[in-house]
Amino acid sequence: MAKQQFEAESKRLLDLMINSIYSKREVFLRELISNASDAIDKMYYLALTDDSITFDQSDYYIRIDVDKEKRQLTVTDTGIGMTKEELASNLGVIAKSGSLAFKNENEIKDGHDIIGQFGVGFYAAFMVADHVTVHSRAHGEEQAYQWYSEGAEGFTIEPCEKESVGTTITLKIKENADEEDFDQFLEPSHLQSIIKKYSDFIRYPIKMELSEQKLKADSDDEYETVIEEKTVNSMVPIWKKNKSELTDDDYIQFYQEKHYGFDQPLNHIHISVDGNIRYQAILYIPETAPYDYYSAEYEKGLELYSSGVLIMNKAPELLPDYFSFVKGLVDSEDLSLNISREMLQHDRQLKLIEKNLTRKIKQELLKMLRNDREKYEKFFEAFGRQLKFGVYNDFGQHKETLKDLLLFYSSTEKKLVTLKEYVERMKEGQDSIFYATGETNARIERLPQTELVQEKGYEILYLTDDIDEFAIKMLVDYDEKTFKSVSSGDLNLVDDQDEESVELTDEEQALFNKMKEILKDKVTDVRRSKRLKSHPVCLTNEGEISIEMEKVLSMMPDNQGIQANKVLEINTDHAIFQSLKTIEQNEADKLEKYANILYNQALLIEGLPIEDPLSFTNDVWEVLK
Ligand SMILES: Nc1ncnc2c1ncn2[C@@H]1O[C@H](COP(=O)(O)OP(=O)(O)OP(=O)(O)O)[C@@H](O)[C@H]1O
Repeated sequence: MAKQQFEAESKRLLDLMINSIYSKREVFLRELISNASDAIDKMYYLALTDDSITFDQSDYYIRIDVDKEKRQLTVTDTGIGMTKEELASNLGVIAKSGSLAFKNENEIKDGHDIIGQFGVGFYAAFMVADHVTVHSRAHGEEQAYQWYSEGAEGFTIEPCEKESVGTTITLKIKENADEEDFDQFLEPSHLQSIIKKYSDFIRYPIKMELSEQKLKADSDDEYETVIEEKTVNSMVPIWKKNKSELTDDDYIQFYQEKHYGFDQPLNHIHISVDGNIRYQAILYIPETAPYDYYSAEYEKGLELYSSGVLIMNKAPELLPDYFSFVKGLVDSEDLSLNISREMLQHDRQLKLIEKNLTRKIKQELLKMLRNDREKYEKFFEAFGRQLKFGVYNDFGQHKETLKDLLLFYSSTEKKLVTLKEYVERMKEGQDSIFYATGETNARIERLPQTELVQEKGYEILYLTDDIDEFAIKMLVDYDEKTFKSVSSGDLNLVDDQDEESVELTDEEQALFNKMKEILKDKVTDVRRSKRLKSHPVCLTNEGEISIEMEKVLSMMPDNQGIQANKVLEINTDHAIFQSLKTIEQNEADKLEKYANILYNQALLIEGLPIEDPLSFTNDVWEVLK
């Protein structure tokens, strides 16, 4: 029997392929199973147009057999089979895909989509096998043929016996070498896990003999090893099913089977799109953030399937960063895969899908916010921070998408509220959304700066997260109402005017000037407060950087010593102010101490560190004497 030669290019290509296309050897099984599935699909298509063929689902299956002794792994299918010529051309010419040709000839449109298109998958077998034998009998033929190859050296074809139509591919698995473990491909349980991973949603049963420990008949505690033939794949992907066929429990079970998280998902979204690019998706909004969620280690992404075959475990392009908490999968028949099926050739398709998914996720979150506030708050507790980062990141590009998903604690409602709710409740003439920053709600509640705004009955949003004020500044306004910190220089409250009419005396102004001189490196101004009611002093700021932002920035590794322009405000109705005036008149040398003490107290109220604690305490003792 004469050996036929691979063409020179093919030889090189085979070498290249075997060694470099795939990043994991285990995908060889995915490729062989996909071919088997394609072969059965072809029978299905023939049956559509040929009345002499009946397509009875139960006759069509894929079988995996292992013979450890002989180091043989066999993949059998009851599909269309190959003629002698097809064996030579489909398996002899690399990059020739009989499946692609079939697809084109038959203009295949419906769900039974043929997987093969590049004409290389089969050769992945040589990543794990020393030689491969194919026995195939084509539909409508009596004679079967055997194709045999050891890889790059070429192949032989000769007639053989085969009872039924279909193909059996036998791999002689390589011996273990160096650090390469090939024995794993003779281990049924390992093969089962590979099938589950890549080929779980192949439409035809993949059967295997698996051993299991079972209780012996008539015994409570004695076990025996039983070998049974099992179908190892789930076959019908849940996402291809009709939503009306599925219950919430089905979705939860799938979430758990897929190990998307250890929690129960808060919500699921099942999408089926039949537009320019066709795809199905199941997305989940988890209940709790994974332990590494807010760290650099966390990898976002959705599983990506192409016609039911897993292509990527985590395709990051499918989710924007601000929705990186979403879990789930996308399956599309319309992806341009690269030859290894590990990457995509165009990300335009992914971009389209991402845009659509983002819209759906936002809709779902808004729906949850409207209809199940408690659930939404749970969600926001876990992932609200990410949404706020989303508002701030990318120079505020996504703020319009995200602004209605934000929640902040309200001083008047004593619960989390949306910006829309705040604006709807605003008092007549109120033109700003007030907010105050601090570590906790309780601390903010006691901040001197909030006194006046609270007293006048305005609602204040409490910002307790590092990112909050950055996000608020990025938003600038909501519904044309600007955000205003209760610590900002000009609060512009409706009835401020009355208080402004009381002028400072020249002496009082001179006192403030002196204090400003004493504190010149620390504050940009010392002035009378319009907002303090019961407290003697507080710090406010002028300009874009607030005191809270200064605190956050100072903790960053590359902080550049950015500081807020601080203003020391003094309550001129407070007894302390009277003491200051007396001191200035009678003991002018002590004014420096008093100014410093008041400044340091204002720092403490803000939760800022005192620059020189020792001299502060000395000053206090001095005054207490
Ligand atoms: N089990 C099989 N039954 C029938 N035909 C097969 C079988 N396996 C392979 N073939 C034929 O051999 C061709 C080449 O297979 P190969 O796996 O190399 O490429 P493919 O499946 O067409 O494309 P891809 O590289 O995208 O998987 C197939 O297109 C198909 O015509």
